[in-house]
Formats: sequence, structure tokens, C-alpha cells
Amino acid sequence: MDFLLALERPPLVLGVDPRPELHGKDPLADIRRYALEAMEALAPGLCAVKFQLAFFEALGAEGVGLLLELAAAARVFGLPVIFDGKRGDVGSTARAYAEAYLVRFPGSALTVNPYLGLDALAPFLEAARAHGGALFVLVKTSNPGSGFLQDLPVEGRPLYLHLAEALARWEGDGEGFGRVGMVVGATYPEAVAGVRAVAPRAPLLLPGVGAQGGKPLRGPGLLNAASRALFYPGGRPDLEAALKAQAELLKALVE
Ligand SMILES: O=C(O)c1cc(=O)[nH]c(=O)n1[C@@H]1O[C@H](COP(=O)(O)O)[C@@H](O)[C@H]1O
Repeated sequence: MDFLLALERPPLVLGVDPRPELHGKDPLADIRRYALEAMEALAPGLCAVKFQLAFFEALGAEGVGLLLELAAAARVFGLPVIFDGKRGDVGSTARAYAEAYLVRFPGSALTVNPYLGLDALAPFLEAARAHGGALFVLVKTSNPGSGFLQDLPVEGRPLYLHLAEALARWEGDGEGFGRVGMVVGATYPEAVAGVRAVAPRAPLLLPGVGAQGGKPLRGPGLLNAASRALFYPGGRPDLEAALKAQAELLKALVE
């Protein structure tokens, strides 16, 4: 399954960020059961599932095993996978990260950190192109302090727009959406519009919907991501509430 097929599905991403303290006496087993149920039940109204790697790594070796199992299960439910690792390193190490997430899981996407420069991102793009995957490069993040670096004015425009423009040039001209996606927080709708204006072919991942105060945004290639608001609506695992939260978000997005 090519990741770009996600762009033909309902524009909502389920973030799976498991919190063991919400899962009773045998948290690993309960997270596994609930995540499988939630992915299966919500799949028809989703374009992808996003696993935040830190939450799985924090569960130890079994947590990492669970991540790989859930990523394989997402496939079975027909859901493209986004590995949210925010990786980035010198080229030779970037190749190892790309191998771990884009080659071993063909057709998946990985969030990547652009601070090291475009040469450090090249191995990710190479792997994504060869294996039907995609990148989501951090351009303007959802957190309150993201402006400290990302909004720095450079030649009269915020730094993040220069980055978006460079990434768009990198993808080049062509038809349809490319494999160089960008992350722009749903908490900054004006940044989403600004990035879209300079990067018309980039899939845009918009995290921060719900729990961080972001509202869902409509538009071609805008993938709205909610973790807590969809996976733990009301602050706990609750499949019925998750379906209700999904229906409300989809109402704002596709009706
Ligand atoms: O790359 C991300 O997904 C991401 C980028 C960003 O700018 N802000 C952001 O919150 N995220 C991730 O999106 C998810 C947000 O979780 P909720 O606030 O619970 O919806 C977490 O997995 C974050 O790590």
C-alpha cells in the first residue's frame, strides 16, 4: 500500500499515544486490546494512524514490540501508518533511521526534523521514494514556544516559510501530491495557509486538533491529527466516545 493513498481517504489521523496509567492492572495487554479495537472501529473514517514512538519506547522492550505489532495490524485494517519519531541526523545515521521505518515498513511515513539541513533529509526521501512512503518534515510545530526559532524573521518572512519553500522546491514541479510532506500545527491556522501557499503539492500533517486547542481544517492534502481527543476522549479509553468524537470531527471536515 502506497502512503499517498492516504490522501484519498477521510482527512483524519488517529494518534495512538498509549498511556499505561489509564489501562488498569495489565496495561500492555489492555493497550494492545484497545488500540486494535479502536483502529478497527475508526478505520473507515481515517486516512492514517500515527504512532508516537516515545510512548511505546517508554514502555520498554515490550512496548517497542507492541508498536511493531500494531503497525502491522494497521495494514490489515487498510490504514497507512505514520511513525512519529521526529528523526534527523547526519546522512549515514539518517539512512539507518530510514531503514528502520521506511524500508522495513514499506508504504509508511515518518516525521523528520530538518534542523541538520536538506542533505540530512535526503536519505529519508530516497527511502520514501523507493518504498512508496512519505516524510513529514517539522515546519511549524503546534507548541506555544515554536516561534522562538521557527518564526525568526529572515528577509522579512518567518524562517518556517523559507523552510517550506525550500522543501517544495526540493520536491519539484509535477502533478498531484508529493512525498515531502510537512508538519504544521493545527494550533496555527494562519501558518497552515501560509505554508500551503508556498507548497501546493505537500501533504500537510496538522497535529494539535482537540487537546491542544486546534480546530480541524479543511482543504486538499490537509491531514488533521488528534491523539488524546480521539484515542482517550474524556481522558480514558472509551470506544463509544471515540466513535462519537470521530463523527464530530468528520462532520467539520467532510460535510
Ligand atoms: O509530529 C507530530 O505529530 C507533532 C508535531 C507537532 O507540532 N505537535 C504535536 O503535538 N505533534 C504530535 O502530535 C500528537 C499530539 O497529541 P494530542 O495533543 O494528544 O492530540 C503527539 O503525538 C505529538 O507528539
